[in-house]
Amino acid sequence: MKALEELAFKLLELLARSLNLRPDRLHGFFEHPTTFFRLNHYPPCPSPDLALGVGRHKDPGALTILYQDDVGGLDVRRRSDGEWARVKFVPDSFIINVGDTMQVWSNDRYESAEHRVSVNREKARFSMPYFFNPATDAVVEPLGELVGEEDPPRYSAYSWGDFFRTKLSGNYKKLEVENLHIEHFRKGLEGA
Ligand SMILES: O=C(O)CCC(=O)C(=O)O
Ligand SMILES: [Fe+2]
Repeated sequence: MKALEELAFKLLELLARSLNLRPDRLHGFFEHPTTFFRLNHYPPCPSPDLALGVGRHKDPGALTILYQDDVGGLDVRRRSDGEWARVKFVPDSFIINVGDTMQVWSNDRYESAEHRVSVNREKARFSMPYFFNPATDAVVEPLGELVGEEDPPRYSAYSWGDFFRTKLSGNYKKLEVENLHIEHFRKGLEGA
């Protein structure tokens, strides 16, 4: 767990640098993080066309470090054509997923990737996501350094704690439905 945390902070630093921010600019949001680790087991399914392991969603936090086994089933929505693309298994590697919080901090320079998990008839699948999430009292909004007259903030500030609680109660429905996501905080769409 310590190694995952170190990797998460390293990635956070690289993301900050890529946005021309101080390397430790985002660290303060993670002093009492709501980070958690989950072990997922997807048993074989007799009707894989009729079911999903996890319905379509975006991870709400800052970033996700995911280990998946060689069975496969993680699909990511391709931006170019909106089709679901299977994420290939690469031995000894992690999949890094940018979450909603990073999208808002970066004022849309980074985009949270929509994904889902398909199931199959033959093999059970295991995966292990580590969700690197800010503190409950963190207020999430586009970072001051990344907005200006030319590029006004695209989201209203919201409480990570409230957002996360709502997410946890409604997310991971095994249905092709949209859940609460940051688009609800996009400016001009409040209350829509
Ligand atoms: O099992 C996977 O590969 C991903 C699971 C997932 O997207 C999630 O738990 O948020
Ligand atoms: Fe996910």
